[in-house]
Amino acid sequence: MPQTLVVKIGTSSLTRPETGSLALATLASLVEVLSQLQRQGYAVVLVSSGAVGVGCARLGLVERPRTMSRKQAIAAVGQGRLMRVYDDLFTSLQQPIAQVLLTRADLMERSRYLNAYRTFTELFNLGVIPIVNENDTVATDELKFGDNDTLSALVASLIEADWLFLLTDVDRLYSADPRQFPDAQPIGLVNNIEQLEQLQVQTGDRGSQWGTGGMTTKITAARIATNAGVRTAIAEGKRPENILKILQGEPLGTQFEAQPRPMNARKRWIANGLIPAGKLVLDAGAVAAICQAGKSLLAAGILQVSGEFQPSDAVQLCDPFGKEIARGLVNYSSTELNQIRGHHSDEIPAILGYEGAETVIHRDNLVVS
Ligand SMILES: Nc1ncnc2c1ncn2[C@@H]1O[C@H](COP(=O)(O)OP(=O)(O)O)[C@@H](O)[C@H]1O
Ligand SMILES: N[C@@H](CCC(=O)OP(=O)(O)O)C(=O)O
Repeated sequence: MPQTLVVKIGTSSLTRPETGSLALATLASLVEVLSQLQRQGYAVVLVSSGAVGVGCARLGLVERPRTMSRKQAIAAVGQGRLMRVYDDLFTSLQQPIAQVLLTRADLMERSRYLNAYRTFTELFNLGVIPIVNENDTVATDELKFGDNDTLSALVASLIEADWLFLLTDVDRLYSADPRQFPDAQPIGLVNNIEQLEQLQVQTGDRGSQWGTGGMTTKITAARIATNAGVRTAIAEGKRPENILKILQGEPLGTQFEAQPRPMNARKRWIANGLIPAGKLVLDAGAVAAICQAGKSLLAAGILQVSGEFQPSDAVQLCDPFGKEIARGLVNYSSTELNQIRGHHSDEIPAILGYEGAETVIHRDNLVVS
């Protein structure tokens, strides 16, 4: 089986911060490395940011736009130019590429999610490198990936990739932002994301002038990807050749081990593809039943229901302190759950006036965090 790689490059590596113009040398070596990997038999996806940054440079704007409509208009200017540059560079190495623009909504509907999977598979069969970005011009606030780190992790999970490389303008993750704290300690290997909490890694809430999300979204991405069985690396965008070295086993960048028992495809879709429409707060007994005993959720263990949702919608399940412990697809609407929460299953027909489902969320539709 050929290995599948997803490589994400951020705006801060693609453009020069001083002028906003394209970092052509970086782009050229990235294109060379990815073409080489494709020739070696890897299936390669490039997730490229830069539409907004390149659009700004084209229009002579020196600051990232703040309003959504302005960003969307500028992304429409930049995306075409970005693809043109990629096509010129990849064409000089006889490597065909494709543009794949996705919105959050594309992954929420199972049929569209599966269709996206089939399109990627066909592109690999054709020897094409798909170049993915968020479809910024039509995405809405509620249905945005928001950052390409998360998008790249969801793509890696969708296509069951072996590796996700997050290329950025620092060489790895540090215990704190190395720009603000020069003494921050480099982190080489992360066996389990929970380790980062123990190490008290600080990621701030934003990155460089043009980037979105900084390290916080890269760690979220690493969590999604590693839970899906995808090994993840944060590495330096200026040195794309490091991808080859990491694949050969060199300990460069920050590498996150994949979880040993990744979720199956449908559970990955429930956990990552869907946006929860509500929240159920559970008592300690229900939390233990779900997390430790692998049981289904019953109405008796629900303390609180928030949000408005219908049967088959996705909801978050939280412990009594509000920490998310699982996600799942409900069998009841929020109105019904508000009536039956805290009650035993045999009381449900009398409360609702009809025979409801046996469980609130069946364990096959539950994904523990
Ligand atoms: N703990 C940390 N380790 C490394 N970098 C960090 C950390 N916390 C914040 N950062 C910042 O995150 C930035 C990269 O994020 P971002 O600008 O969003 O990049 P990209 O455009 O590649 O997505 C770095 O320039 C760095 O200043
Ligand atoms: N879709 C946006 C990318 C948003 C984003 O995540 O940017 P970055 O933090 O630079 O990876 C664009 O193409 O400008």
